[in-house]
Amino acid sequence: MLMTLKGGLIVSCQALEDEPLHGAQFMERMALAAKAGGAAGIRANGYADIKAIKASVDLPVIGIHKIKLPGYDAFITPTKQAAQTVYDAGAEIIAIDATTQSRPEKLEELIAFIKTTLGTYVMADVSTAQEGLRAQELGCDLVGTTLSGYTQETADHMQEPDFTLLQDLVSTLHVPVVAEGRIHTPQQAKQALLLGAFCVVVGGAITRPQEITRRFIEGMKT
Ligand SMILES: CC(=O)N[C@H](C=O)[C@@H](O)[C@H](O)[C@H](O)COP(=O)(O)O
Repeated sequence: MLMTLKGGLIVSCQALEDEPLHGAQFMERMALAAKAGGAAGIRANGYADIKAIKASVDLPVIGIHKIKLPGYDAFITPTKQAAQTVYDAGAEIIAIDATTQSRPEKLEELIAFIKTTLGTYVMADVSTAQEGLRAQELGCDLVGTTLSGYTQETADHMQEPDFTLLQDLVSTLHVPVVAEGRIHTPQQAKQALLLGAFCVVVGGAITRPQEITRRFIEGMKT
């Protein structure tokens, strides 16, 4: 199944509670539109969205469950229960925060649970090359640049994709590396593939109209 994603575009269809398009019916439509445009896969958040997408869109899903637990920074599928929810909704790949941020459960236990108990693929969302290496050692099937720019260690208000991290991961790891985060143009997506990315995840530039509008407004300023 992973090979169907090779060289492809995965469209992240996400709208959190405070976003105008929040709701499974909207994310299911976004995913259908992504499929019509040729997407190889979908990334989606939460039981309701994943379930609705799996019911009508015949594409592999990278599922996550974002939860902010008091006292911990890791928020992308940080617990076994969250992973179970993503699995129950039908996602084929479960993505987790695999950074060194504070977490409620040990990373190795979470990965072992997904791989052994659930018996499915794990994608590690990381922010540094060291985190990627550890995730690979712990048995993750894919490593993504997803969290570069979103941890205390890497928060530097980057506007561009982190191609340096992508290259570092590609040159050190043997598992497939996913380019994800702030990829806003087809040219950047192509560049990510040329740099060795296994596939490319694009979210906001396709599925968050408020972000797209904002970028136009910024671009129109004199
Ligand atoms: C940091 C974080 O929470 N990232 C999330 C991970 O699932 C999503 O909100 C992003 O939309 C996704 O990673 C795709 O990135 P972009 O929207 O930049 O193309």
